[in-house]
Amino acid sequence: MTQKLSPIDTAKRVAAYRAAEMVEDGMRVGLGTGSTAAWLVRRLGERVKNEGLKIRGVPTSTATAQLAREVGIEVVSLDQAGWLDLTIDGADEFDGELNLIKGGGAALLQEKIVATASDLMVVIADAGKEVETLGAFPLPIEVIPFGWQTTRTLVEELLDSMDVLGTSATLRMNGEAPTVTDEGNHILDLHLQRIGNPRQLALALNQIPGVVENGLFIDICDKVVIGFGDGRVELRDINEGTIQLDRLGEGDDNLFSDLAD
Ligand SMILES: O=C(CO)[C@H](O)[C@H](O)COP(=O)(O)O
Repeated sequence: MTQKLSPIDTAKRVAAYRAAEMVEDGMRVGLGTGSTAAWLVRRLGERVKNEGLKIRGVPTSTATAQLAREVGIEVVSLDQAGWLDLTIDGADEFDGELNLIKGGGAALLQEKIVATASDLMVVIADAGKEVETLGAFPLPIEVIPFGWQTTRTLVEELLDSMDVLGTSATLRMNGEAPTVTDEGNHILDLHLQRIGNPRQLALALNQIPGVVENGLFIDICDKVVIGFGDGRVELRDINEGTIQLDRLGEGDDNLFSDLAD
């Protein structure tokens, strides 16, 4: 018996399934990290198994690498792939210009490297991730462990001079210990509430020596596939500037037998 999904999981799943249809035979595909991206990876695994789809996947975290292998996707490193046709990943927030906050799953560094090395970056997200102005979700930045408290002071001083509402930075914890990323670094979450100029902030943060990368993805994302709790899917495309409304797979038992009403 299949388990009924919550509206939010339904939304994540339909977005991921629609984006999975963009993947074609022979593609080198960047595989994102997080719960929405996990739906994508599992769906691509089904396509590999059922349709004989041949792809090479470049995961953006050890967690995604493990899942991709489990579902039968050929996993290669970014350097083995060289360049990617497409990357599909989740996001924590996206705005009207398809700028993003990412890093809720602490994988922002590999995610940004992989997305930047792709012809096309497609974000998959539930509708609740859309915002007018970025910043309600705390902005993650990856910092090296050496001197991280000094780095935090420098970051907070910078934030004082920027067009943001909040200025506090907290060290992300994993139980009693600081979170350690796949690259062996820590994450600071910046509680900004509202980011007036994301482009300027992204550039300024990366000028601080202890900051490895920040979770603002500016001019990187090309399309967002937005899923809704009732199974609707909407596509935003920055290049064409058009909004397409699309209902995915009604009547397809394979896709929808366990979706929420
Ligand atoms: O940036 C990310 C991981 O670093 C994720 O894509 C982001 O946190 C969204 O996660 P989810 O799909 O679980 O809501």
